[in-house]
Amino acid sequence: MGIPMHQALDRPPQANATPAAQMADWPAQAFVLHGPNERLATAGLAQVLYEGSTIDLADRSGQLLDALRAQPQAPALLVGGLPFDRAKPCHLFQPQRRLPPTGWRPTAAKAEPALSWRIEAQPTRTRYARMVREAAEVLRHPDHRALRKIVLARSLLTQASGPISAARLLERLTGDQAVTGYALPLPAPQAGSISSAGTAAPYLVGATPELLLTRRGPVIASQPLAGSSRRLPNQVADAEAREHLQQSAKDVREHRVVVETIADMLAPCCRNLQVPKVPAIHATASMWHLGTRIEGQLKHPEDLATTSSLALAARLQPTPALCGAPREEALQWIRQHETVPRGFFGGAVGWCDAEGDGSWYVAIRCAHIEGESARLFAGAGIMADSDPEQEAAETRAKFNAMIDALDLAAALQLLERQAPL
Ligand SMILES: C=C(O[C@H]1C=CC=C(C(=O)O)[C@@H]1O)C(=O)O
Repeated sequence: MGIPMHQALDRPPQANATPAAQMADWPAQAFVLHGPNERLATAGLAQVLYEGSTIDLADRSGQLLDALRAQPQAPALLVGGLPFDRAKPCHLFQPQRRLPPTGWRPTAAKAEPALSWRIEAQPTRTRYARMVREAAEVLRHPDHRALRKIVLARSLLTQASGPISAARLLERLTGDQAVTGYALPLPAPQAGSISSAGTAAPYLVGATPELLLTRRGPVIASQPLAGSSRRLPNQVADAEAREHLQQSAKDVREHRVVVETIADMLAPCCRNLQVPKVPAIHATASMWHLGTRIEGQLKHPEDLATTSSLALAARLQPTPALCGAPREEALQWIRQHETVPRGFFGGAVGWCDAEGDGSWYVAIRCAHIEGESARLFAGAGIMADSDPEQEAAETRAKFNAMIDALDLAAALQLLERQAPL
């Protein structure tokens, strides 16, 4: 049940706030979704609604939506994130107020000082490629026939010479019209600590091309992506990369596993579920992806306990685009082999209102920002015939949007003269 928060969390910057964050003009506990189909911005925290696991979330979702009415002065809206690992705590809360859709944008005209960076790959690219090789061997092994796909992630830990502004980062990321920018305030690291505007509150900030689930009335949709190729500056080479992706048997199989799993999970609660047989191409500024839009109508939209956008997202999350298939076996492998906990990377970020409508996006192409550090994450779907070097290169390309938004390219160029990251 919700824990009431009596403190005024949405207060103006404190005297000891860091100058860069003050310039950013970022309201406390700002939650933002900003994309071609989604414009939502909220500030403050009226009540924490749920910090249990995703495993129990679908069963609790009806109660959580009821709890929204207990705070009538706040918008009847649940916002927040589900972590990658279903056993880890979610962070779902009712905000204090809605902001105008672009009310989160930094207003200060003052240029921020350029930051200098220390960057470390965790794990290293070589170690990541070794993990991919091991995973592909397991997927080929006759004893593991049930395991069809494992998604493996890696991270870049970056340390800046000054505070990183979540608002400015989000503003730069939303320059790409094909993605949905998001900012998720994360629970403060120490129990009971309250983050106010201007302090180094932890955030997950990113720009995702992937829709986990949206629901408006009885109509639902999901748009999984899987199968990727880097965009290239030369037009002809770029068109070839796109063509090559569409023809790639490995990528089409990797994609199909995701689409089939989502369709199987949605089918029991839907009528007229439309599942295209052939994936379309989805383009972002830095990547080509295979994508499929799945659409349907809920059989019982009035049954909020099972068919709210929150309940449906809780069942779907994480799909084989982020975890693998079957989910439990792949999750087990990831827990045993990945060296950096994913936190909310590979989870979902979104909202649900008291009527069950809402949208949940896959939390990829993001960084966990805290003070002067940012941890960037990227993953790739591993199949039995995956090439470890290609998967490492694919994850490197998936970092590019965030690298550009943080202005890391120059620092990376120096590092990559010694060895590719
Ligand atoms: C895991 C990520 O991407 C997923 C989404 C699109 C394509 C993917 C792929 O081709 O492997 C991944 O499944 C990521 O961006 O970190």
